[in-house]
Amino acid sequence: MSATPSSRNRPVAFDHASVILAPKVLLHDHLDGGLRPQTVLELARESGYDELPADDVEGLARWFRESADSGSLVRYLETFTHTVAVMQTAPALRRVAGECAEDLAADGVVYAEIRFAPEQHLTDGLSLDEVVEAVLEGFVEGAEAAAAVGKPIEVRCLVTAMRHAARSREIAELAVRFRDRGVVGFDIAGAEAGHPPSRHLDAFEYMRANNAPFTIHAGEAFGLPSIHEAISFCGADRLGHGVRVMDDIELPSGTGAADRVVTGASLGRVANYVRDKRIPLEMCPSSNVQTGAVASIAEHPFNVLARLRFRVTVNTDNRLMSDTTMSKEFGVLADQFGYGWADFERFTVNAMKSAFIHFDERLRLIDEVIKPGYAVLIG
Ligand SMILES: O=c1[nH]cnc2c1ncn2[C@@H]1O[C@H](CO)[C@@H](O)[C@H]1O
Ligand SMILES: [Zn+2]
Repeated sequence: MSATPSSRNRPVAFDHASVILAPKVLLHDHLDGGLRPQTVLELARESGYDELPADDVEGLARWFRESADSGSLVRYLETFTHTVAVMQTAPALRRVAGECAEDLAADGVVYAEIRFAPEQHLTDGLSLDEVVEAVLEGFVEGAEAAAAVGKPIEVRCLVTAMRHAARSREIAELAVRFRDRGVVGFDIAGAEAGHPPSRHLDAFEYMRANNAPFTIHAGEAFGLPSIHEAISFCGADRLGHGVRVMDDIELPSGTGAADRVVTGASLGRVANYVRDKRIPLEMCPSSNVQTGAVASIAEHPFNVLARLRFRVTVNTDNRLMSDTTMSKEFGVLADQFGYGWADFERFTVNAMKSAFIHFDERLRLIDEVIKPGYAVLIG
């Protein structure tokens, strides 16, 4: 039976058992933050990397989760040394990318943009182009395997430049060079404090001159000035995390992080600009707690921003470090803020509208995959 407008407006409770069936869209997920622990062990063995902190699957999974739980972005990022170390050959990159696509598809992700920093994968002699080619091949193989078991997924790539390094212009050129082969955008990541996005202006200018979109990790470990630079000086199309946009919003006393209605909020210029321009916020609840960007899920600004009608999206960031999936992130938000399927449909449509593929492709996924998928759940 199709939903009438009134029944559709009624919140339909979230159901942990069905969440895998819900079509999900993932805009912020790091390739080198999403390896299977087993794969890390096998690739380390194959390549002779002997510095892993554990030699069994469970111990290694625990190590990543616990080490990432540091409350500091800088220490969180140290854990990537081990994943990057085992991703230095074309077969290793292809395998990791293939498994990434398969794992996301199995979790009900229908569209994903996966990012990684090609400049970190050159130590065994690959060129930037070879690195990207291997990853794109892996995505194609993984998506084919997923489709063969009835779990179709579209996977695209974002190439990231490390903000402490000086290769961003080169990486932006790489993004544009591969734009018709699966790379749909550019990003900068890494330690935020002390590395303002405006240091990479020439890379962003190059992207804009080529009509090519980009996102910037901003407002995670550093506050409002980082967000202001990212959107106003650099022209970011989306914000990675962006949680600290809350620093520019005043709420009436007594407003709680889980309130269903938020009234009387006063927005500063940056917050207004982000909302007016519908700049998407790629929020990653579990990761944000681990890096100390927010104190707890209960205090995460996701809900307040959603109620204030910012364009919020739900993301995983690093599935290995956070021991998470899109389904788990949905579950965490549902438990904390009482969301139902109609809310998750809205967040998913938000994400699909914000993807870096072309408008007609976004629309097709919204109309043919996302809406029909949620209609089944909403009933
Ligand atoms: O949440 C984050 N904030 C900033 N940088 C990150 C985050 N997660 C991962 N990376 C960084 O991005 C690189 C490329 O994927 C990773 O190696 C890691 O250093
Ligand atoms: Zn990230």
